Amino acid sequence: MVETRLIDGKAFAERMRLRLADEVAAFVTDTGVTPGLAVVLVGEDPASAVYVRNKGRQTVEAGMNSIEHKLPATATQADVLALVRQLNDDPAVHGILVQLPLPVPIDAQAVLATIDPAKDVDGFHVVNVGRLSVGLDALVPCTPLGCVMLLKDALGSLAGLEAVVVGRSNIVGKPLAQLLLREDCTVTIAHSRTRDLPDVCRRADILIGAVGRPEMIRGDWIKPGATVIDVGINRVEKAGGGTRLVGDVAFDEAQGIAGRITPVPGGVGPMTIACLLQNTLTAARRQVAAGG
Ligand SMILES: Nc1nc(=O)c2c([nH]1)NC[C@@H]1CN(c3ccc(C(=O)N[C@@H](CCC(=O)O)C(=O)O)cc3)C=[N+]21
Repeated sequence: MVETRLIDGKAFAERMRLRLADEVAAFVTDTGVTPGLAVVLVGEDPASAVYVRNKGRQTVEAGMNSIEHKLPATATQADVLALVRQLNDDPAVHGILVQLPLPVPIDAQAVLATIDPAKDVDGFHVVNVGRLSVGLDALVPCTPLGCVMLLKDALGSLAGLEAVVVGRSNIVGKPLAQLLLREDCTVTIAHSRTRDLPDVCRRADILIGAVGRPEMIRGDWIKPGATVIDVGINRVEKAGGGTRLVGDVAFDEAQGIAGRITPVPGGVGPMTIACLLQNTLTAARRQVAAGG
């Protein structure tokens, strides 16, 4: 039986946002430029609307401008592309985030490919994906960046550790594997077709749940003492009515086995937004330095 310690992403993200607010204030004083983040939301998905509101509030609290564009669910691909091009050309906009998933008829890859890579604060454009994978300066996807920050804060050097990432999405799994590789971890990406998934997970010093399946990763898949980062945010029915949020890891089962674990909520989610704000400041710095 090990004592399982909580990794408090919410508190870490709060400290990060305070520090960013100081950096933004200094940047505004130095350059006369206020960083601006544009968020594009297509359609009415209520969960997406909540995230967009939180992002907007925290952007303003950090001293940056928040520009929100809401398009109806009936918007066409041409409408979305036209808006992205307008934001690319707007010097007051330093970061552009198009909330995913997009309504089905819209080709998300075509939208992402239209975002100016210098303003791509999600790090989803193939130019940023490629730059990350070859080790050049890139805008790095926010959720993976937040995970690695929490890991380094908890563990110090990650060099030589076995990391197993469960999930191979372009948004989390793949970029997180790249970042862990950059930290000299031995990285395995596991997914729905992985054989003996519980055994693969049991190798992990660092186990990441990023599949979006509620409590799929069980307590006995965790090596005693391992550090567990739970990226999943799944809304499930509560016994007796209502809903609650759970991660991809069976949190209660992990107690007494994991060395450390992130809770849901209050773990990775708040770090995603803090990293988005950091990327927006980074993008603004680079654009101002490039004279644009
Ligand atoms: N282009 C794009 N970039 C994104 O980064 C992106 C996206 N699309 N689409 C939707 C997902 C989801 N997402 C979250 C961010 C923060 C929390 C967050 O702060 N969660 C809190 C509160 C959760 C709650 O109470 O609802 C927590 O986990 O503690 C959650 C989810 C960013 N996303």
